[in-house]
Amino acid sequence: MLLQSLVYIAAAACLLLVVYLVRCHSSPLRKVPGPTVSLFTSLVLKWKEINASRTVYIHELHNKYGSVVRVAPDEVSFTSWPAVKEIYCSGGSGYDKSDFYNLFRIYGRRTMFTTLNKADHAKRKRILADRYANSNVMRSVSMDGIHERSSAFVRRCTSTSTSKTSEVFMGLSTINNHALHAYACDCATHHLFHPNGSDCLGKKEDEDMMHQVAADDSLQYRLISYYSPTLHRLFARVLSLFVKPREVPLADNYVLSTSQRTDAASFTLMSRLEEKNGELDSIDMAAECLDHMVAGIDTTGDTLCFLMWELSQPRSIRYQRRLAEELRNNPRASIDQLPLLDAILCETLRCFPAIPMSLPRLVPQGGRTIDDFWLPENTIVSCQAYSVHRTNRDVFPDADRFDPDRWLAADGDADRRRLLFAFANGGRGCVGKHLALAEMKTLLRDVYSRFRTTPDPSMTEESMAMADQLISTQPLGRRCLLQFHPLVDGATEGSEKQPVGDL
Ligand code: HEM
Repeated sequence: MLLQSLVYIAAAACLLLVVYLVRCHSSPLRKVPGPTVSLFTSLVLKWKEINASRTVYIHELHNKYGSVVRVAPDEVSFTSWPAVKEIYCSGGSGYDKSDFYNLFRIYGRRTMFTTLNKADHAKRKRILADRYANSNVMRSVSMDGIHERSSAFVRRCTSTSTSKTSEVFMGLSTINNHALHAYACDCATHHLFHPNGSDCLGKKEDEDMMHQVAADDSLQYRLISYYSPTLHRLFARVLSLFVKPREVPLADNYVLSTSQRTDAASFTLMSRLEEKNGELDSIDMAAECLDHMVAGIDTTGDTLCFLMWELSQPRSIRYQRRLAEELRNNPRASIDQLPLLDAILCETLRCFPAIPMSLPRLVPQGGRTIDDFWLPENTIVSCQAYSVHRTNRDVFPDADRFDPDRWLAADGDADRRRLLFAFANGGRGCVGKHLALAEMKTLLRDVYSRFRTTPDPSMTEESMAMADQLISTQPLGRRCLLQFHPLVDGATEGSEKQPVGDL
């Protein structure tokens, strides 16, 4: 009897397996190039995700199979401009986001970033977008705050410490912390809450708050909750012993209390939210502010970190010299009038995009043809900046080389700029782009007009490889030590003062 039951169960299992295999094999995605295993299971992709190597894995697949690759039975990755345009720009803001973005809900609410469909997103964006317009970011009251924070960062260069090495990645909670992430947090909260922005560069409690947000190592925990909610619910306690849940109580306190205040300056996001308090309740406002604060820390901090690391390498030192020269020759120019500074930043965003991974979207009702492949509705489609920037070799020849000069050539400028996907593209691209550019250019001008940077001898190339987090990257070794050598007044090459301190 028992044997008979087992035979029935085995037969049923075999039948189900055959049905599953036949279904996979007759899927429209069978025509899309990709590894055979991806037609039948997403396990390989999930394994790579959990091990923080999804981006590199997909990039290798693009190198092998071309600009369209099936990465799972219901998921395809693209790299061409027509695909970017279709997925992210069609109808203004492209296809709806996939439920991957549910992972980022805050206080149980959807923010502009986590709204899935176009209509909800457009409604929220209409409220918020004007505070991120370039004209608002460039107002003197906004820029004064960025200058102040950049000066605070650079003042450390002239401190009297005997060490000349500085931790520019996240920094340690010591007096010698000069982290770029602290700068990014102070700038973002200035734009959100002035005069109630954070002072991570000056106050330990603010810096601790920033660390909580920036040191997000909850990748595995959150992926398990996304892929297997039941397993996650049943074993949450046990799981948390092995993989960390995301908890940011200090940031919650800061944002919840600051967003209650009513004295925010007129250029800030908070002042806009106050104007619209009939449309958003206090939790919505706090969730939106926390989201923007989080979005503005790792992204800007990591971009600056990879940029300063690259400029400090012997292979790129000539760009550092030319940048110092450009800054010396144009002391009064606005940050938008410095072509080499812009080129170096664009090339950094190309080579080290802070969000290098896929931005998943869903094929709309009725299915769509993308890059000549017809895909049924609800197929997950995406582009990842890392591959868009490296595989379009007609637009970016010698794509693995850091070469800011490519951005100075008039020829092909429009093609390069539209394929620069670091801030994404279309109506759901980064709303904080102008703010981020202003922050980064201001700090770079302040540093490289006065200092030369070199890598600390303890650093290795491997430790600066890009590692995936949930939606952003960071140096694999999670540290970046650079040495700062003050330049003699106006000097750019060879001549420099003895170091007077660390940054
Ligand atoms: C170098 C710096 C930055 C980079 C590379 C960057 C990149 C991106 C990317 C790729 C997206 C699209 C994400 C997706 O579709 O899943 C995005 C969205 C967003 N970013 Fe940024 N970002 C940066 C800085 C900032 C800053 C400083 C802020 C605000 C303080 C900010 C706020 C946002 C918000 C609110 C969204 C959601 C926009 C929407 O859905 O309409 N970002 N960013």
